[in-house]
Amino acid sequence: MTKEEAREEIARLSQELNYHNRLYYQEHRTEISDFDFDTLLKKLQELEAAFPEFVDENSPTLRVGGTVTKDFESVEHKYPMLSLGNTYSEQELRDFDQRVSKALEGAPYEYFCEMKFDGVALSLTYENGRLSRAVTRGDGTKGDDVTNNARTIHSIPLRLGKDGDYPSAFEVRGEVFLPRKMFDKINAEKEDIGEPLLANPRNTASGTLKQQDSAAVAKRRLDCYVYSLLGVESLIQTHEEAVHLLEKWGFNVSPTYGKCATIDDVLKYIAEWETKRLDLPLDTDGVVIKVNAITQQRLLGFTAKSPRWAIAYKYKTQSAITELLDITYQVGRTGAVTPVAELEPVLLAGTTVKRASLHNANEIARLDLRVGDMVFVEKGGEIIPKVTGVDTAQRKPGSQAVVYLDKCPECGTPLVRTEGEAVHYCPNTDGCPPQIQGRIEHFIQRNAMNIESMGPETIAGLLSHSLIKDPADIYFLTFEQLNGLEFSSYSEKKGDTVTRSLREKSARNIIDAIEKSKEQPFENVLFGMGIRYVGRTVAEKLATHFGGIEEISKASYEQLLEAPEIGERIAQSVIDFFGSGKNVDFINKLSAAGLKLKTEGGAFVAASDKLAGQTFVISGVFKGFERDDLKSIIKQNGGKVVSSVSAKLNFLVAGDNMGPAKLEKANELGVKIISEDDFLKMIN
Ligand SMILES: NC(=O)c1ccc[n+]([C@@H]2O[C@H](COP(=O)([O-])OP(=O)(O)OC[C@H]3O[C@@H](n4cnc5c(N)ncnc54)[C@H](O)[C@@H]3O)[C@@H](O)[C@H]2O)c1
Ligand SMILES: [Zn+2]
Repeated sequence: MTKEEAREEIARLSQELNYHNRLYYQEHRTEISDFDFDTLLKKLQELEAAFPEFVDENSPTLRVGGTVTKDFESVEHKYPMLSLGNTYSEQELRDFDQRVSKALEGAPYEYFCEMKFDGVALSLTYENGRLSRAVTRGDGTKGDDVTNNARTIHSIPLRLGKDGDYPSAFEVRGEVFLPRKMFDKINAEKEDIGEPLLANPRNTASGTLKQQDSAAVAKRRLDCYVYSLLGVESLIQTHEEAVHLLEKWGFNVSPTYGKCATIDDVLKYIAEWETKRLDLPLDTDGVVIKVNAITQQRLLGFTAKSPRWAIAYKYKTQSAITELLDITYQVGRTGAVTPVAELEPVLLAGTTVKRASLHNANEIARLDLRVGDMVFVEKGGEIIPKVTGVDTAQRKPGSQAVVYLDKCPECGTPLVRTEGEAVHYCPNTDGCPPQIQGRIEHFIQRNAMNIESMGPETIAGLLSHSLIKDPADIYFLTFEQLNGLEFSSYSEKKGDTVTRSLREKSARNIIDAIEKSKEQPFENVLFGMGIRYVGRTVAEKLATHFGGIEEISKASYEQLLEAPEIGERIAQSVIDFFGSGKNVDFINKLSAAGLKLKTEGGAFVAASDKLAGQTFVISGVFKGFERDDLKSIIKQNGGKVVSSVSAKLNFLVAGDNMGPAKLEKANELGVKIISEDDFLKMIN
């Protein structure tokens, strides 16, 4: 490589890495895998080592990737928050051990290993046993003050035991993460209402921690594992002792750590956790190996970007390369079209992969996929494998870019794509078979009418015999119609679809389950109707607030917005739903079938008029109530809840960690600020 080529390549790599850093740290999303990112970074490092004259002081090899934002107060770190050197290979780990050994000049040393938690780093300062500040890593020197958000994380102690033996000031560092269970729950709800899914728990955690509204942060139920203690030099000699002190003081430490006498022991720890880590409640992407003795850590010191006494060993995501045979398209309940990669079957992480999701047209364009390409397939924490790239070196001559489908593969209707949305839709809601089938499956699911004894094949059978047209028709089925019903299903054994018929016992079970489902409460029925954006939680809120289908269908846009958690998009969707004559017929059928279309408590009425004519803004987190409960109480007593502080506002009910902007504005305008207790006095 000539000097000029090296200079250009260094500039190009730096630019590319900076682009991905910006996406990762500011926009909380990724376009390439961590492995690809790390490979690019390594390439740049090697080039810079060979051509040191072209190293820029702002090179991504020398700087911690993040930045501070304008959205929070920026705070200088007392001790810089650095990155970690990383490797994917055993040899490089042994090289690291050699460097440590050499620098310590033959003195004995040991390692302390921890899992590398895949979340966001957070620094917590404690003063006199109280959490005084929580700051993100930012650019390593300065970070964002996110104390209010950190306070909503239950496992971060706000106050330590009264007579602890802790010093008056110290700093704790840890990783904020979204437990996988919570992540799956959020996505299940998004899927229910046809919203785009979140990509992964890490990006969700980092996006959540940077939200302005700490009540919204509280809802996400972030968690935190701590792994570092600073400013307590006199109390500890090893990192291990620091970890035990943190446990003793009541911090949340993951019990996955281990002390290792030699690098071979480290490799054993790494091998042991490669599969065990999959059972942990959060995503981990490797192991952090730290020299245990603090004096030796000091001897080893730091580079501009990371400590020399620690290294991260990262597990490779399982990936495989295979041929893209075709792209097919699936139509979901909401009409959303999802492209699917049909692959030459390939073994990946112990299972045979034949298909992978491609998300939408933008994703296909971004990957520049062509049928016949050799593609990389990866399986991360997610169950569904992903296509992550194309091996362009193996591209066949004359291959053509994919032309995205323009007609529904199921019903032939031209697809539509709303401005600004990535997904194509089939607008033929009432005539498109997978949409009808999807709506019925949604209607009978456990969280709705709970008639799960009726499987997808039976539904398809009923549809093909024209015995039902929409979910309400289920209630007019007879035993005779079901008994012996012919339907086709896929047989693993035969490798083909076979025609079967429904047995008497199954038919009886289905009829019984249909009858029993009439007992399901109103919120289940409402959720089952499949109104766009009305997921399980929203259905509950609407049901409690309005009391019945009658009230919801008559509610104006403004009245809908008054219900807790109902935003403009949901309100409009509800209005659209009830504005359609077909949906009115559908509801009449449900009513004729005897389903519950009212809550047990009946419609909502004000319990008193003690707050009549008064307006309230509520902000922060409350001891005695969820915010929605508080809103309901205000309304039940004749008051009105509004969202922004203005001069006309009567009261601001202030909880813990309320937004400073609201408080300032209320003070400026002379609005009366009351506590939770003051509020209770007003209604009691
Ligand atoms: N895919 C992309 O586009 C993209 C872009 C930028 C960065 N990245 C990824 O992020 C990495 C760089 O991020 P980084 O600079 O934050 O380094 P890093 O994430 O590799 O390592 C440092 C971080 O590890 C975390 N950590 C987790 N468990 C720990 C433990 N037990 N002890 C100490 N620290 C622990 C801390 O938050 C610390 O800040 C890259 O290697 C890359 O994989 C990916
Ligand atoms: Zn269609």
